[in-house]
Amino acid sequence: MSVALGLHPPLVVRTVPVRDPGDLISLLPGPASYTWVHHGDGLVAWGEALRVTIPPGPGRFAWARDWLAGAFGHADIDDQVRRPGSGPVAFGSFTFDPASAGSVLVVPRVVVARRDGQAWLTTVGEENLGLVTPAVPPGRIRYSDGALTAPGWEHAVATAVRHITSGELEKVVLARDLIATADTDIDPRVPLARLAARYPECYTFSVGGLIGATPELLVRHTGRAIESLVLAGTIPSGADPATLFDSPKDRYEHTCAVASVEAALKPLCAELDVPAAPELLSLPNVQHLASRVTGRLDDGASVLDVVAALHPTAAVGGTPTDDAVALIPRLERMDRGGYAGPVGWIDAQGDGEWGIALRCAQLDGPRARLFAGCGIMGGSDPAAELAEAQSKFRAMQYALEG
Ligand SMILES: C=C(O[C@H]1C=CC=C(C(=O)O)[C@@H]1O)C(=O)O
Repeated sequence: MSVALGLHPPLVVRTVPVRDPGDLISLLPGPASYTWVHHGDGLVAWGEALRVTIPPGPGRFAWARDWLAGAFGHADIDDQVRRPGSGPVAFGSFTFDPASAGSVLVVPRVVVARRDGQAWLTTVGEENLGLVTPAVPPGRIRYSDGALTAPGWEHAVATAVRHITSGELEKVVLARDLIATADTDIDPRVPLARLAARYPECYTFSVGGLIGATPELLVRHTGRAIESLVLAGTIPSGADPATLFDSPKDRYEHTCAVASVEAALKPLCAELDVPAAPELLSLPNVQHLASRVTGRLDDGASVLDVVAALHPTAAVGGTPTDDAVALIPRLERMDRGGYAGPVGWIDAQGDGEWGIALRCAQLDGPRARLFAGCGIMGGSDPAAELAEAQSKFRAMQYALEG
């Protein structure tokens, strides 16, 4: 596969320690930005030293890894911090469906990062902090249906339940989209700041106009240590958590998701720890069953290799995976784009953090396409799944409306 590296002069990268920069998202000078923030720490970035559109297809993660190896391998790097996320980094977003266009990697010109009390600044090429423009809230928002109306989506859920009860598959995750329209172009910095403040335990992200706050960590890769937070099984906020832990439907839905992660990671890991039972993750809009899976890689696989092995987990695809991903577009009647795809960052050592792009929207001028989905099992009630999807939409609706 051609990687057109010779076309770019080598990147000149410099990372230096800096004093605590305060709130990371408020540093973004303009709407075109890259963000990965969790509990206030993480990386924010702007400018584009390199950008590549990743060709669709089954080999897209390997293609991206090879492209990065070329770009970072030829770089002239002065990294005075030497931590995961220092030196050159690329932000990326991959579409859910390998056949869909729209996967992208960007090496920003400026990155400001903080982790565990240490902050740093990375610049690529000439240091040019750019013009600072104030972030303006989007004002009044109107909503309209995406691919399916609410009753149309309930019908799709009922059809999925029939496929499951007839024994074709065990679980399928169905999503719907909702179109939000503002009077003016939506500046992502406003919804990002709201998401990071209200959902600190989620990963607030923005890459190429895809923004959101996902609670689901696909993988964190630090040296050989990896970690994944698997979520599946949901009740509204305020409901008694016992109803979630005692629900056979939610417990089995969660078991499917954990099993898919375990099966994907086992061949890569010398050690893998999968909790025997889930815990509760409580967010302002929903509560989830959550399992933190940890492991140690047995060779030098990069975070993108691990992402490639994991995607799509049964938290966003289903069980068995192939049957579920074949059924999803037939019932959803939409292209998911970057929703439910991997989103995150990678550095020159192959370390990085990638989430599953949930509770998110794709921005396009004054328009935002919001997505929310639910794991459908044999015992799913279409009205209850619709209510769950509405609760999940609330994160982005709050981000847009305030
Ligand atoms: C597919 C989504 O959520 C997944 C992650 C957590 C819980 C889920 C559930 O209970 O259905 C979903 O598997 C979404 O938010 O769009």
